[in-house]
Amino acid sequence: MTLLTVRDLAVEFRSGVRAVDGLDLDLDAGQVLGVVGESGSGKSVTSLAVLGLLRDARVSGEIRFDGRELTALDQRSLRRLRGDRIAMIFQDPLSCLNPYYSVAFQIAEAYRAHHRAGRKQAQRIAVRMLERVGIPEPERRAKAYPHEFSGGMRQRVMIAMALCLEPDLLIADEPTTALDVTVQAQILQLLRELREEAGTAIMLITHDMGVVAGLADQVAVMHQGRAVERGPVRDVFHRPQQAYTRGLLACVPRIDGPLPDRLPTLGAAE
Ligand SMILES: Nc1ncnc2c1ncn2[C@@H]1O[C@H](COP(=O)(O)OP(=O)(O)OP(=O)(O)O)[C@@H](O)[C@H]1O
Repeated sequence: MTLLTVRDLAVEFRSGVRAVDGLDLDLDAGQVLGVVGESGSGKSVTSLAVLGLLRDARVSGEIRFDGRELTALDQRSLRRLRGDRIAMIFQDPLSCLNPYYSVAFQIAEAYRAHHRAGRKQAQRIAVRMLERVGIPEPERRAKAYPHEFSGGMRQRVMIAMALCLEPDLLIADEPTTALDVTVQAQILQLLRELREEAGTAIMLITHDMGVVAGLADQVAVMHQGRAVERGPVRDVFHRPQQAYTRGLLACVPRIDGPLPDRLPTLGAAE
């Protein structure tokens, strides 16, 4: 079942920059769509457009989520949707967490926003969630503030909040970019579990082809604001149809291949 359909999406900022230009995307319920592309290709702007979080921009085209046209919704309905059915995690979790409240309090409030629960019960669940996402000594750590956590631990807190919501869609924008490789692998495993346990579909924005290969079912390759190639990860990675995709893949050094003298220069899409 299709959960998210994007058709002919265009985003133009007041400055005149056309960051997204005729983008089509599809994401089925419970699936993971990797959105890849070089810096500035419009990945983050796309995610903000889906979330209805763009300011100073003209958005046109269709963004259909579970049969509802999001571009037609008012801010209040969008906010409700973001809380209830669409969650998001970003590269820098610190910007999403409130510095004045303990991490457990913030998880508990996320839980209470979607379930009938008293403060104490939600607090207990928050501690369980911290344990679930692999925070050591969760009882003690629950009282800590976001700045007392490492980057990887903060990202786990964001995932714990997403687990509380059991959203239909999680938009994850470079969720592992700032983390070292072992922590990256743990966060990817948690995303896998979120998808398996809650049936959450994930739109995974990254420039890391390895992350896409490890987690995504489908991939969309973005270039200059549109998807130049889309399809199952296996097909796109093994038999890329576009020279641009081939160039992007050729930039990934392979552990089993010879080291290139120099990385290829990415040209224009066909
Ligand atoms: N608020 C804004 N006002 C004007 N232009 C913007 C704004 N936000 C983004 N842009 C421009 O839109 C284009 C796409 O940006 P976007 O952040 O989506 O790229 P990206 O693919 O996510 O890149 P990266 O991987 O570096 O995050 C860029 O040219 C960027 O400068």
